[in-house]
Amino acid sequence: MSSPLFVAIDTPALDQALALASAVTAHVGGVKLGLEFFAANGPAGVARVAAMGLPVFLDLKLHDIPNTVGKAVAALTPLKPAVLTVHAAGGRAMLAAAKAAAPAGCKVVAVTVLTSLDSTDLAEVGVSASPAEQVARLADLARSAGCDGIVCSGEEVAAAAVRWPEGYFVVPGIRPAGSDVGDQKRVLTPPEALARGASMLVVGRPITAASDPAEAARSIAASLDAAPALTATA
Ligand SMILES: O=c1ccn([C@@H]2O[C@H](COP(=O)(O)O)[C@@H](O)[C@H]2O)c(=O)[nH]1
Repeated sequence: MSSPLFVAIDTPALDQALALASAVTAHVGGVKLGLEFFAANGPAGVARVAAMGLPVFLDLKLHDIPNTVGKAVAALTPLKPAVLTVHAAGGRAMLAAAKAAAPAGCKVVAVTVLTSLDSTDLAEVGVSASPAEQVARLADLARSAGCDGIVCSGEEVAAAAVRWPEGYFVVPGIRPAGSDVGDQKRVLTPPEALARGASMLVVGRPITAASDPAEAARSIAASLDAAPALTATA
C-alpha cells in the first residue's frame, strides 16, 4: 500500500521544488502542489514535478461559479492529478460540475473548514457553527454532490469517517509533537491523524523547512508505521 504521507511543496521556485521532491521521494506517497507553486510555474511546472513519478495532489482550492470551475477542472485534465481540491462553500452545483469535469481516476475533494481557522474566525465570516459542525455539514454536501471526499483537520476526521465510510479524507494541519504550528489552528500529530481515519496526511513546513527534509520525511513516515488502527467513535 502506498504511503498516506504527502509533502506540501510550497515554493515558487521550480528548482527548489524539484530538489525537495527528489530528496523525499523514498519516504512519501505523493507531492502536494498548491497556489504558490502554480502561480509561479503554471501547468508546465506541475508537469515537471509529475514527471518525477510521484502522484500529484493539485491543491488549487477552486471556488467560482459552476461553469467556470467545471471548465477550469477540464483544463487541468492533461496534468492527470491524483487529487484535486475545490471549496465546499462553492455549493452543490459547483461541486457537481467539478466532479463531472474531472479526469477518470482523479479524486475531487472538497475543502470544508481551513485548518488555519477556529470558531472565532468562523464567527467573523458569519458562520455560527463550530468547526466540527461546519465540517459535518459540508461533508454531507460534498458527498451528496458526488465528490470523493473532503479536506478537514485531524480534529474532525474521525467523525467524518463515521458519517462517510467510503469517503477520502485529506488532513493538513499535521504537526509532529513539539513542532511549530505556524498559522495552523487545528492540528494533530501524524500517527494520531492516521489513527483517526485520515486517508492522506499533508505535511509541509515540518518537512520542507527542516534542516534535513529527507530525514524529517523519513521520521514522520516511520512514526506512521506504529499508528494504531482507526478508533473512531464520533
Ligand atoms: O485546510 C487546509 C487546506 C489546505 N492546506 C494546505 O496544506 C499545507 C499545509 O502546510 P504546512 O506547512 O504543513 O502547514 C499547505 O500547503 C496548505 O495550503 C492547509 O494547511 N489547510
